[in-house]
Amino acid sequence: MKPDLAVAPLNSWIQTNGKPLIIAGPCSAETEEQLCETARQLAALGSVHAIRAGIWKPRTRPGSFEGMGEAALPWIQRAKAETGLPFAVEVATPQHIELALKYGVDILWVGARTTVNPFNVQEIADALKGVDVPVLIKNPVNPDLALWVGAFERIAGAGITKLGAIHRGFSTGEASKYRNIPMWQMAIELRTMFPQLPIIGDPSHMAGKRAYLNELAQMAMDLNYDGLIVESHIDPDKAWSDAAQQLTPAAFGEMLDHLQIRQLESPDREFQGAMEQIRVKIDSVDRQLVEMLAARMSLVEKMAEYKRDNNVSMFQPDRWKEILETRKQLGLKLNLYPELVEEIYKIIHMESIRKQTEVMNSAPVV
Ligand SMILES: O=C(O)C(=O)C[C@]1(C(=O)O)C=C[C@@H](O)C=C1
Repeated sequence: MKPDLAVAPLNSWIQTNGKPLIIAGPCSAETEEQLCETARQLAALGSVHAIRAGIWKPRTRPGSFEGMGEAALPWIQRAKAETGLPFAVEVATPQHIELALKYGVDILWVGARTTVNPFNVQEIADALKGVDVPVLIKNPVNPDLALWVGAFERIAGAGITKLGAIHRGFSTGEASKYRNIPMWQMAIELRTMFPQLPIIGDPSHMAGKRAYLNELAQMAMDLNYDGLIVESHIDPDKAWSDAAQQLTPAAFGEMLDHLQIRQLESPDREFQGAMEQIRVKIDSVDRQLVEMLAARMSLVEKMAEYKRDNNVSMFQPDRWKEILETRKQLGLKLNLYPELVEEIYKIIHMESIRKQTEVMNSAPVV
């Protein structure tokens, strides 16, 4: 099935004057004062387009603060009236949707722990039938692109076109300085699949710590994301949830001021000419790369025929070790990142074994 989504452009539902969409606000709405004051300070920055606040919080273990629920919805109405900014809230059940819409929440988002469950996403989609509201879908907790795409297809199937993706990083079990590993490649694949789908970076949930917010937000901008969603709290250290990753509205404003926003293209003719020349050279080098790969594979195929006829196994640990070491050393001398060479060779080696298995399990040509 060829994936396709009917997506309304971002500027059909929120005005950002060509700038990245900025959504900011507390992880959780805790008290009326905390929410309204945070919203006021964020609105005063002049660069925030919408406020976020969690009121239903899916927590890993019971006993943690699970959000203020419906009680916080009138606070949102007040904060909206005071700031004139639209509000975004996470919804995980049909009741959440009903309540959020009843109190005038403008943007809904589906959380990472909901996106993982197709039954749950379908229930949300069914509750959204006939409703015209923007829906942002966070990536699933685990790095499964199909699950993320499936959630878009389900919500789009309900007739929602004001769609956007929130990239909040992935929980893989791998050690990392980040709370959730970005795996930027996943968002690049999503963008390649659905070029029209806005992607919003969530550096807060990737980082887990204030100190990493800048670098992650900058990376999202460098990859042409359409916006950012960032957790901000008037008194972050006293926040009832996600204290380590929230920052004050003032610190957030400073972070935004320092972000480099790059454009996808430049109208400068000289620049365009220089790019074109280098791209022609890259095309030629890439052609050679692919031809080299094909040449290597045909040598491997020849070798596999000898191995088959002499009953020798495809995996040769000592030779593999030597290949990996010598190629890494060569890469290092040529200024290549050693892990790049290692990763590429791991893929080549696996493909070599796959090819040899194919040949060795085929009958010899007589
Ligand atoms: O040298 C071999 O025996 C091979 O099978 C080739 C090759 C390779 O692709 O370079 C593949 C598998 C082995 O583990 C080591 C090396």
